[in-house]
Amino acid sequence: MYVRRLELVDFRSYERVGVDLNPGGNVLVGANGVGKTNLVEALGYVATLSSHRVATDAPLVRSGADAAVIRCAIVHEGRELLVELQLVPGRANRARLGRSPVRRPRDVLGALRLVLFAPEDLELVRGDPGERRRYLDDLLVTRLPRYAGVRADYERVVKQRNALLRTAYLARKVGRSRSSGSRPADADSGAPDLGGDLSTLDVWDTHLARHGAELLAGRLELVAALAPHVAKAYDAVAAGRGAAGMAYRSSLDLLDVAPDRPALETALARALTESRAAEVERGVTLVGPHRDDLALTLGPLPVKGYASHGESWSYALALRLAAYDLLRADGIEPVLILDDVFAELDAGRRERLADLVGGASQLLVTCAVADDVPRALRGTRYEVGGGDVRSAG
Ligand SMILES: Nc1ncnc2c1ncn2[C@@H]1O[C@H](COP(=O)(O)OP(=O)(O)OP(=O)(O)O)[C@@H](O)[C@H]1O
Repeated sequence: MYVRRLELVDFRSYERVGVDLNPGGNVLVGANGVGKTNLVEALGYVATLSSHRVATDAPLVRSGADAAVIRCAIVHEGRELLVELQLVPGRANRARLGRSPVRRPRDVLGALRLVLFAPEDLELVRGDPGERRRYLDDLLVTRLPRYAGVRADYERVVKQRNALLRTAYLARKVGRSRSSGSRPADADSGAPDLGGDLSTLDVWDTHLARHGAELLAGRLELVAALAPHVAKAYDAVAAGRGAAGMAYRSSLDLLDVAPDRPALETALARALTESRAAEVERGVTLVGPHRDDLALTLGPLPVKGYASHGESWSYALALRLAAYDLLRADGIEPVLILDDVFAELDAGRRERLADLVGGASQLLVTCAVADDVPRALRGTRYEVGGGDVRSAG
């Protein structure tokens, strides 16, 4: 798979730009701040419907413009597919696949399989669990686009369940449930007085257990497939200095639970029942995949809080290379993007990385100094600057 052309209208710093890309190596060169990352961010957005740099769409729309458009032509197995996205902050995005509009933007997921490695990825190992969950879920959706719906359903249920718990929590706090003079529903049962109107909580528990189990099963399967690739990629990047381990850390006790959907649904439903009092007490959902994490280790030690800067950087790179290897093993070569990576690496690591990614069906590299990129990866060179991109051969 490769991107043959990218066009942007009012995206980030670009009023209007178009660039023809090649299979194999493409190196985007330009001074700091000229818009190199903006180009690859747009491609990342087509692949995941999110930016690797910001959580909302507003910064992606050129300052002063109302909407941004990303258009790209993707070639896979000799056929070309056009994808177009229109981003309007505060409103639902619109998308076209081929020449036709699609019902939901997420219907374009899977059209572009892409792995992007950028300096922000240091947060994968140093940042909050949310960064690692996003890494997993984005990869899950790239491999199996139907998980976009599972993820959206789960997030909606957690949001609504949290809103219910929060309202009840606040009602209890101001003593509304007591001052109304009504007897708590379970006053005779000896159960704790939970306060507020939680009558629909059981229904939300059922939804949460169902969608949560599906997401959890997907993640567990993914981590089992991915972990050997992470170990291998770290070994290659760091030249054998340290064994990288990865394990899924769930907010439920998964010991003795089979990693299949029905068993996980039962376990999640049970965990919700057990944590009901604590959740009502705190006004938030305490168990489920939205509370989970990936445990990343180097030898016997956790990476977070222990690994050096260089080790953390290599680990983050290994996570992306592992994703790339796994997608390749599925049978479709993804596009690989290395954004501003080589300036961070010493000569040995640069060459090792070049060996690892040299055979990519399409590689996009951004850099401020072309000499930082190993010769083997240079391919076509593009000069980025003045709001434009020019092929320099
Ligand atoms: N919504 C926006 N509207 C207008 N300009 C924007 C917008 N978002 C970002 N920019 C501009 O884009 C530029 C940054 O572009 P980008 O991050 O692609 O730079 P870069 O070439 O990758 O730089 P570096 O080499 O420093 O990483 C900044 O000058 C920033 O002001």
